[in-house]
Amino acid sequence: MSLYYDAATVLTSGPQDGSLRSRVYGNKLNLKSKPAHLYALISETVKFNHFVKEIIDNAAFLSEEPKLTPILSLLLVHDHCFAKGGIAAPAGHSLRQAIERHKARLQAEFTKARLRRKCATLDALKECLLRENPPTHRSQPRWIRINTLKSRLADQLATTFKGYRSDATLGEVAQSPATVKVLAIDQTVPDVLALPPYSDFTKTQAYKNGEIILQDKASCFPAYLLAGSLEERGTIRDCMDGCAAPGNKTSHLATFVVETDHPGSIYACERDRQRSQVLKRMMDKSGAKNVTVFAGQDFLSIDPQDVRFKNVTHLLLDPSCSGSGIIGREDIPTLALPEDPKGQKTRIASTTRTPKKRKRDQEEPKVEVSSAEPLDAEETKDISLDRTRLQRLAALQTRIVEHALAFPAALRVTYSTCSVHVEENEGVVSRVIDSEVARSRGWRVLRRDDQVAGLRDWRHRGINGSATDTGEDSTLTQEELEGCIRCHPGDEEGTMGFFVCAFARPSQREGQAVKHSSQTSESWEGFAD
Ligand SMILES: C[S@@+](CC[C@H](N)C(=O)[O-])C[C@H]1O[C@@H](n2cnc3c(N)ncnc32)[C@H](O)[C@@H]1O
Repeated sequence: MSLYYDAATVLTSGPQDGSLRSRVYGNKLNLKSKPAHLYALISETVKFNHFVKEIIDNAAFLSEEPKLTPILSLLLVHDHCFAKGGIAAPAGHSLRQAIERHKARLQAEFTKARLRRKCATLDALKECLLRENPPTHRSQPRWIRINTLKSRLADQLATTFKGYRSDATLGEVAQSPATVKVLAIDQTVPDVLALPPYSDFTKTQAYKNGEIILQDKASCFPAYLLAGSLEERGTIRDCMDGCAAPGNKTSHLATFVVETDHPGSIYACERDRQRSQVLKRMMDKSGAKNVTVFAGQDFLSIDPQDVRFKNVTHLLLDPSCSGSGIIGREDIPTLALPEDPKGQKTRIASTTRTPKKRKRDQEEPKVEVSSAEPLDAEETKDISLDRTRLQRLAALQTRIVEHALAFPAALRVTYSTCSVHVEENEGVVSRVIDSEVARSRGWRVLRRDDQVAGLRDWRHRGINGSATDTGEDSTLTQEELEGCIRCHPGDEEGTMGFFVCAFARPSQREGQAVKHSSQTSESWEGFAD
């Protein structure tokens, strides 16, 4: 029965094994369980950690069960008390029996603990426990984008979110337990909702059908910025997403493209073959029909002069980055463990045990999970980051954006990262703007005043190297910095750390007009192409 052993391995492996997500979804720990089940078990146990510990301590049965470590007991008792189907193991499994032998004691302690909190129902108890022990980081709302390829905001408010109060403030939503039905309609990007942290919509029909997409608000900025206002969308012909998997931004972009008079194609490149499969599935699920996926395709190997791409006017670049803006759910939780009569440590934060080989004495049973983090992570946090790696990333990011600027018909390009480092953000923009291709083709940072409403009003803009403790520098003008958009992780906006900047150049027609009017002042140098 690997699920509980695997969860214990994830929680006790050392810092060299990375973030929670990379431990669960990576292959390093030789885990056998389905990642989504594992992730759900761990995050749910973390939520009710103190309560479960209280029950185990009061039931005082660990000394009678040699197979149970404190951490295994937490995971198992959590599922025994809270999971729909109880412990996810066959009835005869030794771990399940080790808990169920003490069923009566556990039940009695559970009821006492619930009554101490004056909670009549399980839902009321959960709500109370989240209030008692709010997550240690600032609560981030659960952001949801309504996929307008398949549904409408009004329809979702009337179905999936029926009974939700929709006039809540973001602060109220962020402080609410998952059981409270409140939401906030986002004012920056259309069709985006904020729901209480830890809300789980993965079992709703709307999620399963692709009508709603779990996507951080910040991650919705690039496609919206690229598409621009309704009138500007008239200039969109074909689009290219250079670094597309899992495809959240691609499908978001598709929602704007289909609304144009003559919807063009979206070409979606993904270098990684496995992630390309996720991208394809995501395109199917979201109903993004006008997307052509180039699986296993390195964007840098695509020839901008290829006749297939002669009408590509808009490009979205969201390349791999350090992921330093990812917060909250990525952190390795520090669990309070039950008192251990067999002498184990009481906290696991500093434990660095190498996973032992263990007997897997049962087949993995079908698991009913109570919540699941989606498999479609846009990026994972790289905790082994050093300056050299940052420079390598920045060099690659710069090459990718410069490559995009060379597409003959390109008019607008966005570059985004979920990094907080100036080096990967304003630093890249600064190098791009100084590049030969940008200069020769008249590319500029899209001015704040020219940005789509909502993003124009977003108050966090680009920063100078001097504003950071790393002293990383960029040589952008004040106007260019104003054109850059930042999201700060953990602030009151409730987003992850994020950066996006759009580059624009006048269309050939506008260019000619500018050329004509500027010739009199002798300042226009014209386009190179
Ligand atoms: C941050 S993720 C993209 C997330 C995606 N935009 C979304 O919103 O779902 C970066 C992706 O770009 C891919 N990638 C990185 N460099 C690439 C390249 N040169 N060509 C194509 N894909 C690349 C990575 O494999 C990874 O899947």
